[in-house]
Amino acid sequence: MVKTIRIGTRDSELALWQAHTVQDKLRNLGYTTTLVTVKSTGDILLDKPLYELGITGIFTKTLDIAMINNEVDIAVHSMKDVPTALPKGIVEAAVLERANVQDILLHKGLDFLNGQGIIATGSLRRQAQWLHKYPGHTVVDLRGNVNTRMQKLNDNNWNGAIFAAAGLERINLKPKDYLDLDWMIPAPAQGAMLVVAKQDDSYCLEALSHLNHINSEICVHIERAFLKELEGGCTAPIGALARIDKDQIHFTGVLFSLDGKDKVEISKTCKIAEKKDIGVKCAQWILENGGREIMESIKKEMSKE
Ligand SMILES: NCc1[nH]cc(CCC(=O)O)c1CC(=O)O
Repeated sequence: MVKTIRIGTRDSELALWQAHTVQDKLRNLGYTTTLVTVKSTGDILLDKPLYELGITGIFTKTLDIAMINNEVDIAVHSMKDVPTALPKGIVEAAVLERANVQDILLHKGLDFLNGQGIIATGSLRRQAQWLHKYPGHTVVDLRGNVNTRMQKLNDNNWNGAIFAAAGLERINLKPKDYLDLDWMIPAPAQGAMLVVAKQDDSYCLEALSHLNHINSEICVHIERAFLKELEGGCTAPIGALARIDKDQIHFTGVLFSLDGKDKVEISKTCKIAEKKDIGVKCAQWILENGGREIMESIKKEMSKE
């Protein structure tokens, strides 16, 4: 049976770009598709509370609900925004070939680097890594979609703000002048797009299987296994990056304290064939080597707020 695949997306410029990319790829394979932009959450239409359905992510919640309510067939996400546990009945259908994984700094001149600086980011991971490298600087909170954050950087007296290179490249907003933060470990799955579908939707699962990029999938799964093993339901400054080079996987994982002072890092290389549990094992090593204390103090700190 031929059907029209309804692709769910959020309405930010980045989300639309990502959804159009998936749409083009499916079209090229001969599938019929339509884009459904989902704006605000329709929680009230659900017959069960969100936690019972396993819905947790703030960025993915709206689309999860649209899928459960059968308004869309598949949904396109930035994979780093997707919680490690998906809602009941929703599964990973494809990981697209990963783009630039790095973080970059947009700035108004770099003289501040060796003095006092004010850097904007809403990410605990970026905050901790920045303060670890530049303990004399101040980090201020910055939220909103990519376009909003760029506008706020222009409107304030901050020295710079940190962005995922992939997000800016996708919507052609990467300026000529930026600082590559090649020392900053990216978020697990940064730069990767994930398409999810319903577990029992064999038509969509088959269609999307053609979009999966196996080496990207291997890497993000290792990074997310590391994240899942470490965080245990609590957000923390965690970076993870797996890269494949010929038949080898190089993995680096790191956990910081919120103020960036404490850091536990691990790097491991293994053959792709021996990759089993490398993310989980590295996370366990981190916990046994000072990470457990860091996670405890983060939990304490967060429960105060
Ligand atoms: N949290 C927001 C978000 N989610 C995905 C991206 C960009 C694309 C990506 O990192 O995969 C961004 C923007 C950013 O982090 O600057």
